[in-house]
Amino acid sequence: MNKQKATLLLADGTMFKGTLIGSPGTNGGEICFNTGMTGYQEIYTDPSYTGQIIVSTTSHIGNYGVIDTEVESHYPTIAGIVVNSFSEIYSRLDASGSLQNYLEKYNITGIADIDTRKLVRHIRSKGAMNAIISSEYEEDLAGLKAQLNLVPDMNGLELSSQVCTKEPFFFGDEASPLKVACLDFGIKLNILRNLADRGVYCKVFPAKSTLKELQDWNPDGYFLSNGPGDPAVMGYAVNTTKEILETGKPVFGICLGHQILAEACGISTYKMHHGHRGLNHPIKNILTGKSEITSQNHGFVVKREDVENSEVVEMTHYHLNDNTVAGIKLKNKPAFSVQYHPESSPGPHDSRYLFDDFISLMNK
Ligand SMILES: NC(=O)CC[C@H](N)C(=O)O
Repeated sequence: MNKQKATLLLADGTMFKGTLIGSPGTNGGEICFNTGMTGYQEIYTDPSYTGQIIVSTTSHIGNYGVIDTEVESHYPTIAGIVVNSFSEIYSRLDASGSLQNYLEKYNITGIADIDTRKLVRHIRSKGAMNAIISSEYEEDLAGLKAQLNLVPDMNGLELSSQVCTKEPFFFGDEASPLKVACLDFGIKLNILRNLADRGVYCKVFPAKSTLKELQDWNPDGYFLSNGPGDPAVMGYAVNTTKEILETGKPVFGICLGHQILAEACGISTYKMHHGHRGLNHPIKNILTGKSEITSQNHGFVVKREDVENSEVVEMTHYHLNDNTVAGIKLKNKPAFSVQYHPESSPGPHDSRYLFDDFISLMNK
């Protein structure tokens, strides 16, 4: 076990001392916490976390190693991890290796032996803020602060065009009955797996693709993906989505894709106090009256008042903890979206029916 020391400094001056895990170095991002009890590899490879330092509230991380296929993108783009108890020893016989080696391979710096309960309570009361993890600036507070000042503010940050695919690619079986054009803002692979499993051949396009590029493939529907950053500064995606809606073809959006669909309908988004990230977030489905336990990862949300006053969209789901909007549908078009993650990798499978709903809309 690497016993080198590391420091975690938050933008409000709060400091934690711990042990280096992963790659030695200095890296900053917005600090956020995920309350999931499992699924660290899927969480670390979810592109929506780009530019964020993830604190896990579950106390043991690394203990089941990593498996090359249990990823949500090709490699992690997170800014760092904070854990309580880190293990280089792993239990699964079929693991490809240790989390320590995985973090080193992708140059991720993390910190262990942190009182994550205290840290999470702090973030929950003070709100989302930038932070830095360093194994280099141990005794040099001024140096650490200078590095922290270089970390961009998540508010107003566009990241999708950096993390999305550079060239279109295909996913699924070409002989499938349906074709979906997916706009990649930082797409999670389990979304593509869920679509492909339901008989959809997907073509994944870079975030800044034009409607013409999507339409040339003649898809049966359009998918707007999850992704990192602030939806309010993604005018290019909002404009393409407005054009997509004009085609009249079915549209489904998840998380960032939901926020962009809302923006395209004149609904505004805002940054939450500290967001929702975990695997047991309760949602009420207004259309069925049923509740769902969902996987979530978002720091922005659409404005409920705008949705309630809208002539274009209606609310279909809301979060039972804080009543924020969790789903919308258009009143006069076959388009809908959710703030949470029905593909849930990791997480419960309660909301997988949303993929079936999308298929039904395309089959109509
Ligand atoms: N998972 C996502 O798509 C996240 C969307 C957006 N970046 C947010 O934090 O709210």
